[in-house]
Amino acid sequence: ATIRRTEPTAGSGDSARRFGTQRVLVEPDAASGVAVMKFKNPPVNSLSLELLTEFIISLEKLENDKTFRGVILTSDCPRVFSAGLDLTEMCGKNPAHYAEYWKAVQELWLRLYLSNLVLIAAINGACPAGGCLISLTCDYRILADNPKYLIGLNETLLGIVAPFWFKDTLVNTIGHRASEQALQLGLLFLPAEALQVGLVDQVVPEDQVLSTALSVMARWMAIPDHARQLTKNMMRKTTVDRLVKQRDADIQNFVSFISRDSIQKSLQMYLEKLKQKKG
Ligand SMILES: CCCCC/C=C\C/C=C\CC/C=C/CC(=O)SCCNC(=O)CCNC(=O)[C@H](O)C(C)(C)COP(=O)(O)OP(=O)(O)OC[C@H]1O[C@@H](n2cnc3c(N)ncnc32)[C@H](O)[C@@H]1OP(=O)(O)O
Repeated sequence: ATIRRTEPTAGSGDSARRFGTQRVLVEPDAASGVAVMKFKNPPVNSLSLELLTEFIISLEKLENDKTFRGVILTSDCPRVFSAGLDLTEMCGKNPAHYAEYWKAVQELWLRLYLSNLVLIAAINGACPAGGCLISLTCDYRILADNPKYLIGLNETLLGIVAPFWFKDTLVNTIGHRASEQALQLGLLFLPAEALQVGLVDQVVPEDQVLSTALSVMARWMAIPDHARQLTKNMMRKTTVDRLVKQRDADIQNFVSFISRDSIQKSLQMYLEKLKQKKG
């Protein structure tokens, strides 16, 4: 994928200096050590290969810059945090493409889940499937209180199966029994339900999502980095190691699963339904 980087804009303070890429806007505030990262892949921030690649690049840049200790993930697209994995990347393509795509999905999850940065998801829109997964890699989740903003791992509704590391990430957040139900039924939770099950940590009025994220961030940033990072590592490393040990096999599983005629048909029908919804 060709990545076009956006240069910092001239401005008086750090917060005026945006950088990032075409699909990932980064608003850094060096004074506080916090950057706000906004997904901008209209209309629904589907996680295309380009968006995944640009996300990884932007995250790496912030990880390598010691100025930054915390990142808030949010959406620049109205009403959608992320529609999850891009269905067009998983439909009608060849096995080499599926393998490349899945490798990028794995890479992003691995980097996010064990990131040394404090990550907070400011979920300002619908958050199904891969969008939910991204939020689950964060240390804290704040969801806007809007009944249209459903969140969850709804893969079974598409006739596909959440991979074991999606499942592990959910289990680590809401526990085994709640995950078992949520995954089998492909549950998409309303904000109040998501709060009750522990899928999100706070539900706030829509216009307060970012300000709440910033104040929560201040609390997390007050903890010494080394102690917090080692603790995060202790809590998450076993989960990450499970995938690291079988990355190639996981790619092969994905490619053979997604290439099945029956799965391709299910995905195509689901895409059609999404398109017809409008008409
Ligand atoms: C036993 C063996 C096991 C082996 C297992 C191995 C591997 C596992 C295999 C597979 C796992 C793969 C995991 C996938 C996880 C995912 O993330 S799949 C994606 C799931 N996403 C969704 O279900 C969300 C679908 N979208 C929506 O519900 C809505 O779009 C929305 C987000 C709620 C927004 O609604 P809104 O009304 O605003 O917008 P529209 O619906 O009108 O959409 C606008 C436009 O965008 C297109 N679109 C929507 N979502 C996607 C998407 N995810 N990918 C691509 N395109 C999308 C939609 O079609 C519209 O297009 P247009 O009509 O051309 O404008």
